[in-house]
Amino acid sequence: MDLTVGPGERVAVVGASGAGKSTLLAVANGAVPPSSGTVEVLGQDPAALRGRALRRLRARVGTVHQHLELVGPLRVVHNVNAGRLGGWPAARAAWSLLRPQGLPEVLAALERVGLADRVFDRTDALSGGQRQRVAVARVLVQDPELVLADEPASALDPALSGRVLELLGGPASRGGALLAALHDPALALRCCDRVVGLAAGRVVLDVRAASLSVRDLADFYGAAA
Ligand SMILES: Nc1ncnc2c1ncn2[C@@H]1O[C@H](COP(=O)(O)OP(=O)(O)OP(=O)(O)O)[C@@H](O)[C@H]1O
Repeated sequence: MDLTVGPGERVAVVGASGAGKSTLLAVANGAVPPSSGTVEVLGQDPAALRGRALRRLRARVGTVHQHLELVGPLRVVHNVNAGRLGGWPAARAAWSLLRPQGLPEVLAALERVGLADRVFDRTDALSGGQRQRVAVARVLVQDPELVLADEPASALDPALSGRVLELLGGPASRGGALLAALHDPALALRCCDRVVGLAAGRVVLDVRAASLSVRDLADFYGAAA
């Protein structure tokens, strides 16, 4: 795979189940080292970094994981604040579990995803779509330059899906970038500028979103399956 994502781009990664979308995102955020070849994220190779340098890079990359990676028994506020733990001293992070820090920013992020009234609820008391929006709010408080999102709207209705993609595209509009694995062709074309299609771990499509129709993309899913 040879893929470059530039500043300002919102890229939809599409492809059949098992095509390699999650693997691409995991390699891009440094969670999975490449078995061969090189990866550069915001000008740095995550596999070559350790300690503080790695934490500094991770603070600049926000991820919405496919399985969300929230801590169910914790309150929503704590899961949202997890987005910026990398930028806090350990003492502040620990103290925040007793007295949540930075509450105005947490509330603002939750407001943007329509969950401000759930800030002190236990996260595992929320619906699947609400939990997905907590994971998005966590990225919003982090305010990263690069957003990696793995099916960030899979549990949301069409209106909320568009809103969430718009929010995740915010850093791209400020010179960062968005790389989002999406299964919904209409959403991919509506919310992204570029579509990268994967099949069996390879890039088999790389075009401007404006040059595709929803039908073309639906056909691609059929052909790639
Ligand atoms: N931890 C792992 N160890 C070994 N192989 C893996 C691992 N995770 C994924 N794979 C394999 O890599 C391939 C791509 O998986 P990946 O999860 O990236 O696909 P995907 O396009 O995100 O699929 P989906 O849409 O179903 O989430 C699959 O064949 C899968 O079996």
